[in-house]
Amino acid sequence: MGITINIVKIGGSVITDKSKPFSLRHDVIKNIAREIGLAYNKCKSRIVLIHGGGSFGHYVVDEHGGLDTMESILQTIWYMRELNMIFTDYLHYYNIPGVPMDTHSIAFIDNGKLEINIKPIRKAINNNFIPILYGDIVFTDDIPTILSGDEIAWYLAKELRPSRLLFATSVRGIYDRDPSIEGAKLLNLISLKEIKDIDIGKSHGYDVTGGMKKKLLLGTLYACEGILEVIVFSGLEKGNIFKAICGYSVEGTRIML
Ligand SMILES: Nc1ncnc2c1ncn2[C@@H]1O[C@H](COP(=O)(O)OP(=O)(O)OP(=O)(O)O)[C@@H](O)[C@H]1O
Ligand SMILES: C=C(C)CCOP(=O)(O)O
Repeated sequence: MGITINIVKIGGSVITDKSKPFSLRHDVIKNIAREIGLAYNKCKSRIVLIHGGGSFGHYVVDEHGGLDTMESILQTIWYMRELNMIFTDYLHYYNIPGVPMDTHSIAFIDNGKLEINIKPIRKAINNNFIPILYGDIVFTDDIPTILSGDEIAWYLAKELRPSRLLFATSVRGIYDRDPSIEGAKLLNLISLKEIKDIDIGKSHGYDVTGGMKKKLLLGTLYACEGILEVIVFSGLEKGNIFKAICGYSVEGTRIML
């Protein structure tokens, strides 16, 4: 097996309970860290991790009613760093060389266009480290704004051309309607073009970045040739993260670009 690059966005809905402020799912994070370690060691995979805001970032922004004050910005940054350090600690517990990279220090939005300093990320993965970025507040040429982990994942996919772009979330994939509605069916395969026609509901719990719909629509902005697979799958289901990174079959939705 040759060396592959996997970009993995771990949803905030996986590592926290988005309906309760600051509620970590310790067992889930521990298991994810263990599976990332297994995949890193067994499958010769270079990995970039991004995690979402869950009931840390989303809750803090929601509680402040937006980002109109310095305090709201500082607190969101502080709590996202806290979540990132907790996540990183679990990786280190399994001897995984995860390097926390504060998104707000390497990203900027200029005239609506995202720029991420890709050099430290590229250098880190080439030296077998695992960069860990996260959805965050970023500075712009105007006022600071929220940058979702989903957008970071798509942006990095465009830059790094990974073998796989993986979205681990709290449901089994993309459904033809909100999965909490009876009769919702899991879609095995959809194209980016079809996404606008799917009835995608809201996130359950605190969410200030547009949930599943936005995650997918961002793909139309960034998708490009060279990404072999994009999969949305459950990060709560044991074994999935390992299988997805190693290229084994995993239940979920494959997105055609
Ligand atoms: N048609 C749909 N298919 C799949 N999920 C859907 C759909 N409609 C609504 N959802 C909801 O989307 C949520 C997952 O999106 P969300 O953006 O909250 O996840 P995340 O990326 O894991 O979280 P975060 O933004 O904190 O990183 C689930 O709670 C799910 O119930
Ligand atoms: C709410 C903040 C600060 C980050 C949002 O990132 P996401 O959960 O990936 O959408």
